[in-house]
Amino acid sequence: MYSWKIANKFKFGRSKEDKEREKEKEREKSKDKEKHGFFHHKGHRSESPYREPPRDSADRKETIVASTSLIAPVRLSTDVNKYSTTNSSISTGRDSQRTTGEFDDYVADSNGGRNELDQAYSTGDDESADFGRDSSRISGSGNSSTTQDETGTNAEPLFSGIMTVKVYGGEGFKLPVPITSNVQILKKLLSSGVIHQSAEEPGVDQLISSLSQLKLEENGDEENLIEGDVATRFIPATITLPSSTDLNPLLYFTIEFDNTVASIEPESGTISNLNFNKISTFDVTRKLPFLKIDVLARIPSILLPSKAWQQSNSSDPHIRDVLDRINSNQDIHLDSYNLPLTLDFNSATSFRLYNHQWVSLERGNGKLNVSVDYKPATNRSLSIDDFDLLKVIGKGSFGKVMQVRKKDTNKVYALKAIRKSYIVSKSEVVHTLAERTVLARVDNPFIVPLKFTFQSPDKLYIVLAFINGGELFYHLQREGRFSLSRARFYAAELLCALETLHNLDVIYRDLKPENILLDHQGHIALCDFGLCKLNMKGQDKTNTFCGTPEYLAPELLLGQGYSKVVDWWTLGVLLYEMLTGLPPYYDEDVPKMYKKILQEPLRFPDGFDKDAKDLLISLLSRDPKRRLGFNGAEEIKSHAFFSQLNWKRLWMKGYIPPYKPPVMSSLDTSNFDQEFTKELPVDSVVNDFLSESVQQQFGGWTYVGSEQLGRSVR
Ligand SMILES: Nc1ncnc2c1ncn2[C@@H]1O[C@H](COP(=O)(O)OP(=O)(O)OP(=O)(O)O)[C@@H](O)[C@H]1O
Repeated sequence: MYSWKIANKFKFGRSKEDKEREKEKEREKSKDKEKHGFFHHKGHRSESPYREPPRDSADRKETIVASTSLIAPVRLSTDVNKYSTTNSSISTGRDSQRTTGEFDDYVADSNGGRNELDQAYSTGDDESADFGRDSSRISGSGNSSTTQDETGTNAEPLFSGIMTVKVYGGEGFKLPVPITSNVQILKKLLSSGVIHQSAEEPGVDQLISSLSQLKLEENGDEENLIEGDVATRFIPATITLPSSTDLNPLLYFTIEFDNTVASIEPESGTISNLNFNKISTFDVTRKLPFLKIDVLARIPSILLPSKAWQQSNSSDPHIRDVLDRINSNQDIHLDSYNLPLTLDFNSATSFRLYNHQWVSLERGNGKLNVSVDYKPATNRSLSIDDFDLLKVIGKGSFGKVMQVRKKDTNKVYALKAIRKSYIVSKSEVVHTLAERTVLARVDNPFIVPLKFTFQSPDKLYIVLAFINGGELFYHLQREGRFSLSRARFYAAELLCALETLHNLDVIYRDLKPENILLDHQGHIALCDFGLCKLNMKGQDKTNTFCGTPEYLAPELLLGQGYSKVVDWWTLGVLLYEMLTGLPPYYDEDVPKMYKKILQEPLRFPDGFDKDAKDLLISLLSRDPKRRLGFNGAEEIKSHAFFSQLNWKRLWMKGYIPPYKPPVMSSLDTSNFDQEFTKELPVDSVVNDFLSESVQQQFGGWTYVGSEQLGRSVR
């Protein structure tokens, strides 16, 4: 079984006892803090190795957007204080608007007040130029031949269709740990399951008697156990847990295509001989080399052997990991397989790619019987009516993000609705178009995949894969900080995402826990590309003052012009925040924080890991030329902090994430803030008047299938 090796090898993560001790210390310290009336948010830098950030939704870091290019550089003695007047607008909660325009004191309007829309097609090194150069080639419609796009120019061929995966049955699966042989427990659970296919199948009593005839393993404590591979021949694939009335699959599959996940649960059978008979359809909007199949076990802790057995076996890191996951209600990843997809997108007719094929999983943990069909799309234009609106899952500066279900394929997506008049009034058209352009071009396992974009006269819509493990912010908020191995895993996946963007000449500019989502397995999916700067080759510099206060790089604050290297600064800030609970120069008072970013020495809690410290010092170098990553992502990847990582394997999502978010199904929104999910999901009706020329700016918006990936995104 794959596992996150580094964690096991170096045991960087803290033990439960350590955590308990630390919690106790923290409790003492916070009593102390209350007594002395200080919290770290007040800028106090505690000597304690760990600071407990009192996060809640209101602590979300807000993005600053300044859409003009020049800023007055910060002169420390005086100008830093100027920021105090904008302080409140920067640090308000998530519902507050972006701060475009609120920085006017510090942002010199290089465009002489011209409306940004007027310049959307101009050239030159300003934000507006990005979309102008790109707009002629960002859209199209039609199926497999060269077509005309909305602006009338020739577009590259587009490919899209629907792929249907049928899973009939599975054989040879095992449980990863022995289970209890307690007859009472087994009888209760076995009788609650669905096992019968026909009248000839054995009944529960017969199963129990078969179990009792098994040669049960005896350990030192003379506890009888049933080995995982033996148990599976008798245990139903789905059972009802004591605390529930629902059927719970003990084993299930996920089929993942382009970050859209279908969960395939057994219909009947035993774990070693399963019947699925399930069909799942996927919207195909880009060419991907394979379909990822994962098999997971969801074992209730009631089935585990006694605590004594668990303790005596916990020296085996594999068993310990499995037991830890079961005891904390996490699913266990058993095996996976990448099913190659040689889809002929040019085909005008449907075809079958696999026909009742037995597919053996990678590490020999059983096999599955599947068929795969592909049907080219016929109806290519989408509207909001093609979706059922299910839940509100988030709010950005420009509108709601909703969980939706596409009516024809039943696939669940995230839909971002943006009101055109609003982004026009905020001069945010260019950033919004840049977001769509980057998403349409980028292809990286750690970046949220774009599925479709479409528009109505009043709104722009972006349909993305629904990433349902919640924001990294949400998890960091709950846990305070992450273990070293967990922070390393997220940093490594993000490094790959940023590297891909840089290779496409894009600066991301807004890395922060609020913009990072976890998928159902716990892998990273970077979202929110609204601040991307396109067409930044090599060491090209730009000047726009934007980002998030806590994450702003010194060269950006100083108005010296900045390049891609700012993203490596933000990676350093993020890694520091994941390991300690707060960004390195955090201060509730924004001007003070800026001053600290520019001047204060970087401090580490006692006992901080040596390699992590060395990497952070290199990433948080105030001189961009001396910052690690100045010569490309490769030099960060080669740092000792990542020495145990196989980057190819990481890229293939080959490491099991250190934490799997509790996700029950593709519909599950439990990892999202109730503040949003309790809202009624409606696409509000607006009747804004937008002139013909304004509407034309959105001419290249629609996306229904993959666009050619160029060397760079422009
Ligand atoms: N693909 C997705 N799957 C699940 N949730 C998502 C997805 N995309 C966005 N969200 C949720 O919606 C929130 C807002 O989305 P996003 O950050 O893209 O909006 P925005 O308007 O660009 O926000 P901001 O004001 O931060 O720039 C995210 O923080 C996230 O919680």
